[in-house]
Amino acid sequence: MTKLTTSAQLTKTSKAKLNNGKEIPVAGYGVYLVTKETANELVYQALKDGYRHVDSAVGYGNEKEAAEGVARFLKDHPEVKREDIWFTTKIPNQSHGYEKTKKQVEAIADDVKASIGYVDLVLIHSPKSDKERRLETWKALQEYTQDNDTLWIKSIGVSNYGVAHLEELFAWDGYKVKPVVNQLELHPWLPRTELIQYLTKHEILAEAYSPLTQGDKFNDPELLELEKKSGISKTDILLRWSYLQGFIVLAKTSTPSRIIQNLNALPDSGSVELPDYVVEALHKPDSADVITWGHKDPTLYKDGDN
Ligand SMILES: NC(=O)C1=CN([C@@H]2O[C@H](COP(=O)(O)OP(=O)(O)OC[C@H]3O[C@@H](n4cnc5c(N)ncnc54)[C@H](OP(=O)(O)O)[C@@H]3O)[C@@H](O)[C@H]2O)C=CC1
Ligand SMILES: O=C1Nc2ccccc2C1=O
Repeated sequence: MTKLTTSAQLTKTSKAKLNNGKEIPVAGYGVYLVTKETANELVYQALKDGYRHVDSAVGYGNEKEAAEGVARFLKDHPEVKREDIWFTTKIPNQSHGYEKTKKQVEAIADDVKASIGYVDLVLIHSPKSDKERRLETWKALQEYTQDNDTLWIKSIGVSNYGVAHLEELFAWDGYKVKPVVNQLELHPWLPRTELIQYLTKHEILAEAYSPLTQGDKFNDPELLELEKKSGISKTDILLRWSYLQGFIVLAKTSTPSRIIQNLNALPDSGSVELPDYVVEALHKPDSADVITWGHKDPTLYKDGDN
């Protein structure tokens, strides 16, 4: 067996380099299921606690409020600059296609331009339309990566794309800009070993969503045993596992005290570590337990599926 990674030089402020040269903070605060009413305050709190990366989406219905939380934090903390913070949003499936994507980007601009000026990253939320619409969506997004009056999108990427969706993009004659990331459900029960190898080969970073399994595995007997034996909380075990894989890690909580708790999975200095026996126990290369998206793996989506 190849040696598993048990230590990595990562701290709360670490960034990873993308294939376009930009740097993304490795710890992201996700706002799926954060209410419109609380998004501004929770994002403010996350930034106050030290997060510098917010993962949002049109589909979450709180993008405007999340961006306003960023703007309010920046106003109150002039030592932090807009360029120190990373803000991601996503194009919903219903907005795939060239014209629809352009309209969607205009709507995103209406939501966020006044508060944060530009977005760092826009993802295609999932491949769930069809080939023509996926490629047309990419065509429109590529155009916004140039300084743009409607909205400047600094980087573009994909989410829930499988190898087939990426191959389709790479083979397209209009293909100009490489996705910087592929955002995927990733945790020990869904390590997506082959897809991750493919992304590494193509210099596309993997972002891990649902790294805490949305709580689904919190009562897993093996995880509870590891927690007991190591004295490391199950949430720290799961988040550190994800950082050790080299993923950008997106954790969500609507509970204010858990924001700093989750960020504390990373040290202030030095390295993130897990004991050998924890990493070995969580090494499940063949596991394929999809928790989100109705337990139906979106990376395997074929045109015509529902
Ligand atoms: N591209 C895509 O298709 C998807 C993207 N995402 C992104 O990834 C982010 C994270 O994934 P998500 O699916 O939200 O799931 P997570 O794996 O981050 O789990 C969130 C759940 O875990 C609970 N939780 C968080 N921290 C703790 C803690 N320290 N102790 C105990 N419970 C805790 C939360 O409860 P509570 O809030 O009550 O504290 C919530 O129920 C999303 O917010 C979104 O930004 C997620 C899914 C799909
Ligand atoms: O953040 C998300 N959580 C989800 C759960 C199911 C389907 C889509 C999503 C998201 O985009």
